[in-house]
Amino acid sequence: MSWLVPSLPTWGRSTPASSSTSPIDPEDIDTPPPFPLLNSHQRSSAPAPSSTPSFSVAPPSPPKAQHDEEEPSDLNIAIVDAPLGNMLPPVSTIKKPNFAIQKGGLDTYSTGTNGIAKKTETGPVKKKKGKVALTPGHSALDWARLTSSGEDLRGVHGFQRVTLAELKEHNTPDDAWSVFNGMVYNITPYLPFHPGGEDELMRVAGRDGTKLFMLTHSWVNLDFMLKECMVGVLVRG
Ligand code: HEM
Repeated sequence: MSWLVPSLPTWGRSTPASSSTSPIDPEDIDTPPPFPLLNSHQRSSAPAPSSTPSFSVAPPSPPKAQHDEEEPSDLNIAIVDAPLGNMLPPVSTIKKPNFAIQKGGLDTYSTGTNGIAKKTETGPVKKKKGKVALTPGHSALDWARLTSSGEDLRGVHGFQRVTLAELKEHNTPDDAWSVFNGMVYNITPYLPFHPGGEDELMRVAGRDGTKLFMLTHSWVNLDFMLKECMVGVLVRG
């Protein structure tokens, strides 16, 4: 098959003969770095070069047009007749993720007198409130068991139409209602089960907690977790 490359062209890049200290011309910012780098493992492990080092890579696949006349093949493999020891592994183009941990704090910006935002200071990292230790018998599994037990967790009979004024009255741990996505829930039974703690959950007692909930953990399936605690719907009035 003629499109297979019969032999591999070898091209070399030699470091300038005059480069006794650095091969990079400081005057030319486009001068690429020497390859392999002067202190690379490749250089140190290779036998002492008798002449200018040369590097070979597989040439690009031939243009598509040529393939049309040739024998079709499922495999897009070019057999290269080149000494294996001279082949370099392909250079990865995948960008490495940056897992750097932010140290110091959050940058803050202010608007200068010219109206342009400028970085002014590095403040302390805001400590994220985390999970709390739940008392025994209040795990997520225990909550799942309780909600499927048939026990009344609503505290009301029937589906209620709740006004804002009425909602505000239910703001104590023993009688806490909150609104999420327009629906009113009795959150009292869930308080000791909440992984973020009772205090955090009580912040939304007697009011609409949708925003705080979404800002904290939008991935939590509230509809499912609290379906047995649903009191009704929030109405104007
Ligand atoms: C009734 C509505 C809520 C339900 C059903 C609920 C449920 C949950 C669940 C399941 C977790 C564990 C999340 C995880 O492990 O990924 C959690 C964690 C947490 N929740 Fe809630 N939550 C509610 C409302 C709130 C509210 C209003 C706040 C107020 C800020 C809050 C604050 C937190 C915090 C701080 C955590 C710990 C986050 C962490 O570090 O993992 N939650 N909540």
